[in-house]
Amino acid sequence: MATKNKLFLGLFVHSKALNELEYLHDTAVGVDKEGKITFVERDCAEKKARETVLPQLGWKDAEVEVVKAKEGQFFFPGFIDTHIHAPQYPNAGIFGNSTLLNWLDTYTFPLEVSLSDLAKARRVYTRVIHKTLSHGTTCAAYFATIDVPATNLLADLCHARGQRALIGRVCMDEPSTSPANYRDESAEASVAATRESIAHIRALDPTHTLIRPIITPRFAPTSTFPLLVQLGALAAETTLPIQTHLSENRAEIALVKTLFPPTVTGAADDSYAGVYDAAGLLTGRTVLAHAVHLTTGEAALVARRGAKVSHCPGSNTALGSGAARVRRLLDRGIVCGLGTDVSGGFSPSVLEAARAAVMVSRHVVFMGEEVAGEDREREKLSVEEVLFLATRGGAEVVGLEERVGKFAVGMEWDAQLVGLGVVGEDGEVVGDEDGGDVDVFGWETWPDRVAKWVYNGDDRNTKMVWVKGRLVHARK
Ligand SMILES: O=c1[nH]c(=O)c2nc[nH]c2[nH]1
Ligand SMILES: [Zn+2]
Repeated sequence: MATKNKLFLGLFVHSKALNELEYLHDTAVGVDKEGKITFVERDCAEKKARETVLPQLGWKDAEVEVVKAKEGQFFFPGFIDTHIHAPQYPNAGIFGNSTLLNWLDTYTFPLEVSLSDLAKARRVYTRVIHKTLSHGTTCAAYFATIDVPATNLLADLCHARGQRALIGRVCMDEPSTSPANYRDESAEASVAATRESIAHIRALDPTHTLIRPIITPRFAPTSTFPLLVQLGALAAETTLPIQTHLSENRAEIALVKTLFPPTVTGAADDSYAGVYDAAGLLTGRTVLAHAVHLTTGEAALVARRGAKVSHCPGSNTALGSGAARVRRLLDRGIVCGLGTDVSGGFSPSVLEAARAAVMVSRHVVFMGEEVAGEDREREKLSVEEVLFLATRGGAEVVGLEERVGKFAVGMEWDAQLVGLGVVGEDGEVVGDEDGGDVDVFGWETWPDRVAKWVYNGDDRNTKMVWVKGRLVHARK
């Protein structure tokens, strides 16, 4: 909870539309004690804000905290990581030449099972929350583990630290794919454990101001069909969101076909998306990570159900899963956001995911068969588009588009102050600001500066971060 009314002054940049950033220069934004934006005044310097806007609101000047963006700095909406595995953080960068299925067995399940040690879980979760906040992630959709106390601890730590989060207790009960020491005893036991975690989070944050539970079947291959069906029913009963993985890797897709023939699911075909749909898991509140190899029919089904996609380009490249054709999804009206997918992805930074999304979209152009009449150039994603995915797209993916993702009256102040290095006449960076690899000479337009940030920026540029008006990170 923010304690004071706040006045933010300077340049604000946010997404106006998928391919358009809006630059609000010399603007004043007021944020009340609840962390809500109460006014956005353009062409409003500090004097005018203090003399005219604050009195209208009944805010006493001396009681207002003022934060000014300096030269080379701008406010930007906080990033939303729509897919990240908190317990896998210690493995970031450790994946060798593995691909999804042997990566899970070799690296991932052993680490996740070890986090039932709550001291270890606390250490890992404290660090991943700190790290993601320091990269400007104000909201994350976390997969935890199957362990209820450790999952609840992740929720407690996010709440205490002030990071907005969706927390999912991982469900997996299929004996042929889940390790004996890391699986639910039955579908019923899995649902009961999920209910326990939901109850904990409801007690922690009854109005879901910051933290909300999310129903989390790991993915079809580690689930029995009864588990998927029961989780679908739980989602319908509770109206909670759902997160899972879909169509990440070709071997995974083949496995789904053998585990879930239409005789098991009652579906019309053996498509992967069809399995989730048959279980009631494809809804407008569902976050599907990856969706790399969707058939045209599956993409149409996902679009019809209004399910959302978390695009994880870093992970898809690292694990050799493939290159998602995001433009195809966007063209169908499927809402997309970005996921770091730590530790399939090696970086906890959404800015890095945005950069990877640009690069992967170029690889999509180089790859594949030329199809007559198809304009492959359209597959390229622009800087503006990936920043939309990182903020407003992500907000819609996790169902928070009415609360975060842009600067407007009534929205909540989830934001980051970005600072770029300003190079002075002597060739040195002005002042004590560390702009990292982003050097601005002063002749660049603001769109060019933002592009420099997207291609060369990192956490050295993330100067301050707020969630719901509360300062949750300040770079030393
Ligand atoms: O990227 C991924 N990370 C995981 O932990 C996982 N589990 C199933 N499928 C997965 N994909
Ligand atoms: Zn994942």
